[in-house]
Amino acid sequence: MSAMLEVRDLEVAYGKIVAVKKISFSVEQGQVVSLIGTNGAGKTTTLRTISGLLRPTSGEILFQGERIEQVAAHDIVARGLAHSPEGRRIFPRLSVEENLMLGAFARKDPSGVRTDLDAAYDLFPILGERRKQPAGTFSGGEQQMLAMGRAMMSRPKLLMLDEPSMGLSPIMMKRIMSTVTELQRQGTTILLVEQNAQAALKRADYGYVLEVGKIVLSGSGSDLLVNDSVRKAYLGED
Ligand SMILES: Nc1ncnc2c1ncn2[C@@H]1O[C@H](COP(=O)(O)OP(=O)(O)OP(=O)(O)O)[C@@H](O)[C@H]1O
Repeated sequence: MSAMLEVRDLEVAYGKIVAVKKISFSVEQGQVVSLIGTNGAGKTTTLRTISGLLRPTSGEILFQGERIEQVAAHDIVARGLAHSPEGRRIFPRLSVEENLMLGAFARKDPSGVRTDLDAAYDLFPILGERRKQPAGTFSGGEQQMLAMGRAMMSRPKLLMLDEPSMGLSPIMMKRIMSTVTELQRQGTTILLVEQNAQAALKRADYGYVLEVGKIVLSGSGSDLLVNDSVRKAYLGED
């Protein structure tokens, strides 16, 4: 069986700056795969390229066996690949429900939107309680819930999360990360990008370490967590 997502020799540049240097990795159906790395390693660039927001200079991206590296971003969402972006990008003046509805825009068949709103409110009850409230009044953690809920509104097969733990309190981070496990249990495949290696690897079936645009290490989440160089570089241990 082929992987749900396969990235082959992907290279992405901003003018002369090559941010992603021929990386290859894959995500199997049902897995949580983590891509970890420090600031500027190329994580966001990789996700934006998979989403169709950036075009690679070379390489291939296959989603469910089909090439997508030249497919329009809205079409990629419609095929079942959703992206919860870095910084959340929610619309502060719109209500929670209006923000969630924006996640359903690529839907060819609008029936079922109500069911999906209810599923988002089940996942994050606070969103349901405050469905009419402007999203700009939310805390960082609540905005992260909204960003994840919005991405789930397109009923993705694969959900890509860009640094969901960024700026969150430990307790809120735990809440967000346990939702990752819950979404996996419900059948969603997840590609999780994180600077927080500990949180991301703990939940990952498999992980890749990205350094200045290159994958330098890969392995099961549990193997990477005990790997010496990961512990030194990402977990702050001597
Ligand atoms: N719009 C841009 N124009 C030029 N260079 C960029 C642009 N966006 C990112 N870069 C550069 O590309 C490299 C990779 O950046 P990227 O944002 O993908 O890294 P990252 O691993 O996601 O880091 P962060 O966690 O800080 O977002 C960095 O050197 C960055 O400065």
